[in-house]
Amino acid sequence: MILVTGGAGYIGSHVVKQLLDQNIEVVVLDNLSTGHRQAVDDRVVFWEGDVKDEQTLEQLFKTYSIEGVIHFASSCLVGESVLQPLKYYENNVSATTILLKVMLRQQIKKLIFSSTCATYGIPDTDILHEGSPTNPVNPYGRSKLMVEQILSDCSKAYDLSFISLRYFNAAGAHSSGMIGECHEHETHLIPNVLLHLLGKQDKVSIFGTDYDTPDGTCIRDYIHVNDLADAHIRALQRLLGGEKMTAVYNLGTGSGFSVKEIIEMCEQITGKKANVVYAARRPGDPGRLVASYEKVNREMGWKPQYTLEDIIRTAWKWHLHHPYGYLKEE
Ligand SMILES: NC(=O)c1ccc[n+]([C@@H]2O[C@H](COP(=O)([O-])OP(=O)(O)OC[C@H]3O[C@@H](n4cnc5c(N)ncnc54)[C@H](O)[C@@H]3O)[C@@H](O)[C@H]2O)c1
Ligand SMILES: O=c1ccn([C@@H]2O[C@H](COP(=O)(O)OP(=O)(O)O[C@H]3O[C@H](CO)[C@H](O)[C@H](O)[C@H]3O)[C@@H](O)[C@H]2O)c(=O)[nH]1
Repeated sequence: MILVTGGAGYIGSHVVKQLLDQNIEVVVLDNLSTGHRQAVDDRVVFWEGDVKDEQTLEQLFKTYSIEGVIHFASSCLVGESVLQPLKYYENNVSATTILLKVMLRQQIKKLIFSSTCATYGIPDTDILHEGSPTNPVNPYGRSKLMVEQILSDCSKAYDLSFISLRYFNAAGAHSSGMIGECHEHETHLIPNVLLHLLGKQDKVSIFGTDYDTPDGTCIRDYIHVNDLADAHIRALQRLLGGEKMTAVYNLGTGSGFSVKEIIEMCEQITGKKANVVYAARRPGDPGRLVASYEKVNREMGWKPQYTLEDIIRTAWKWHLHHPYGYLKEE
């Protein structure tokens, strides 16, 4: 059985579905701070609780025979992390040290960690490799880099194997349209544009038009959440199947799109025109983040299967069918 922390969240719920489709048994631990009970597949055992709660973790590891942990649970908004850094150091760094402590006490030695391209900071190259310098420019990115360093130290001191996956911008939804991205205060670009085009918000803001990019708006590497899920399955197979190991991989597509390009593609796919407003830069945002996925392709045979168009089409299907997400209609 695999423990998935944060399995009621956006990425976690999609990975859980793929794990179940591969006949892997799953227990989800989630405090529902930003996740949703309805996002969790009926086939899993669900524990409502906090990763910071040592007793809950002890109880969980004693109740189930856990072979490994996929650790999604965290706070994950760049802008919020600038305003509330302690929340990030507590929920991302301290929580993970508690999880590691209990895991190692219970002889559970395999972990997949959700890291981020925010660990790189402001790159001086167009494409980021795992060996590119890591100089995060916001507390969120710093908290994730600290965890990677803690994992590295722990793997040297104890019998811990881990794979840290640095996701670029997760987007899109399950092809069924039954699960997707739903945050109470949505900050992510693609859902914000689509919710606006659906009539749920009166405008979409572009944060910053003076970046050093061809159209002045930020460039990101958007990766379909099902492609992320596929990478987790491969990472788990490697961790469970092999010798002690540690690895860090980028998960992105190698292609970057600007905020303006994303809005245009959303307009094309939905056939609707956006009311765009130009706003100031958002604190902590680097201008351009695009991945090389050469390492994960070479070592795990992974490559992205979904295009940007697939991402926006699947996200649009989710929002059309669930205009209020998992929340009750008002
Ligand atoms: N969304 C992205 O583009 C992106 C990019 C890079 C990395 N990540 C990382 O991927 C992971 C998942 O992100 P997401 O977009 O699905 O976010 P999300 O907010 O939808 O999911 C996070 C889940 O963790 C739960 N959670 C948070 N703190 C918890 C705690 N202390 N105990 C138990 N449960 C807790 C939340 O309730 C939620 O269900 C995060 O670690 C995030 O940093 C996300
Ligand atoms: O309404 C919006 C929302 C976003 N943006 C811009 O669109 C780009 C993408 O923003 P998102 O909020 O969608 O994504 P981020 O790049 O800020 O963050 C994502 O990638 C980060 C790594 O940089 C973290 O991992 C984080 O968890 C994940 O949400 C940014 O330039 C942002 O300023 C807008 O212009 N308008």
